[in-house]
Amino acid sequence: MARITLDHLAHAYRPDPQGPQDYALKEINHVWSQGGAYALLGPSGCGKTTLLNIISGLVRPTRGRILFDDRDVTDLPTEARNIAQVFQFPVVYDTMTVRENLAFPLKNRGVPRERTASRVEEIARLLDLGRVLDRKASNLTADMKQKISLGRGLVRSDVSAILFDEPLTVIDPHLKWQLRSTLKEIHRALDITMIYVTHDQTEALTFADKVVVMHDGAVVQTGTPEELFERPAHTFVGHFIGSPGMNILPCRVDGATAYIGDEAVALSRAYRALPQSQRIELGIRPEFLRLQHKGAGLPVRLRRIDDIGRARIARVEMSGRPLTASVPDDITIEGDEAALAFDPHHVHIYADGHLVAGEAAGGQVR
Ligand SMILES: Nc1ncnc2c1ncn2[C@@H]1O[C@H](COP(=O)(O)OP(=O)(O)OP(=O)(O)O)[C@@H](O)[C@H]1O
Repeated sequence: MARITLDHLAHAYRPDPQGPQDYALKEINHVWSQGGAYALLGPSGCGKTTLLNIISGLVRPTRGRILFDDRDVTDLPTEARNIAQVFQFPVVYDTMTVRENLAFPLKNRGVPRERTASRVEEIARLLDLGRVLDRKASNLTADMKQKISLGRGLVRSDVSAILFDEPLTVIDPHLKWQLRSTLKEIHRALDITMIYVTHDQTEALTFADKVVVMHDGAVVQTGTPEELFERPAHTFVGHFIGSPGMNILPCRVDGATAYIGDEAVALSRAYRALPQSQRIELGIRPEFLRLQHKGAGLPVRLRRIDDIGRARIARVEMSGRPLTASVPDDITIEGDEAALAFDPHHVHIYADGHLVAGEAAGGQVR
């Protein structure tokens, strides 16, 4: 078990990188605490696998160091790093029984037979594999095989960390839901640092205590699921997380008022001296933007209302720009003329994509 430190880490696949655009992974400084449940979340091509491969030792970083506790492991091969990995597709020995598959990583390291047996039972119980322990792996479904792979990753108690690379890809959607919660429980029971790579926000937000969001080779925010929802540090996080994502609108800001065209939106914080040269935008999640009758807010054209189960979401248009807003239970709109009410405490201001802190009413910077 270990704390993992990424110290000025960067990686370029090209031999002679000139600028940031040549780096698949731009400089990262980050500490993964011992025993933490982390998700590494981002769209395809943002650098997740590159970072995972650097942690596991499959890729040597162009710059920077990686430390397990205080030990510099940058030049150590995978075998010497004491890491367990679970990949997208099952890695099981078909000719062995499930019990033998689970025991394999322990047998390989000379763990005494009795300890191996009890650990295999424990992991099988956590993953609900008890019924099939003595069956040959070859006869099992892809779901079951991936559960065995998860079990093989989890069975060693001495690992520095367990890395999961999109481990639920082959899993049936219903079981996926179940396994996400199971993995969370397993993390609590085993107290091992776990890093879970995914492009799926639901997987990341269910599994992790802390989510590291990557975009275009850089970490754009690290935070709890609540922090990512309440206070996205970057417009990318606002848009990528949430369903639907955050509304982002170009605006002009004067003190504690934002102007979208000629329409004023009150803000809970004041913003002074925003750089003229930067792109200034207002961000608000649909949950904090309420559909109202015409005249009770910023004028919009109502296109349609979708019922998404837990809420009703209005699709509206403001000056030709599509937005989403929540529909209060007690409101019915006739025709297509409507308005939007902004919750000032959940309106954020961004300069070139980055959150600007602003000043609270008393002059205190938040
Ligand atoms: N071996 C390689 N050689 C050259 N470029 C690579 C190599 N591996 C990845 N890249 C590039 O590095 C960037 C990051 O890729 P990476 O696989 O780390 O992203 P990812 O977020 O894991 O995406 P995915 O989910 O699709 O695997 C991409 O532009 C990719 O094309």
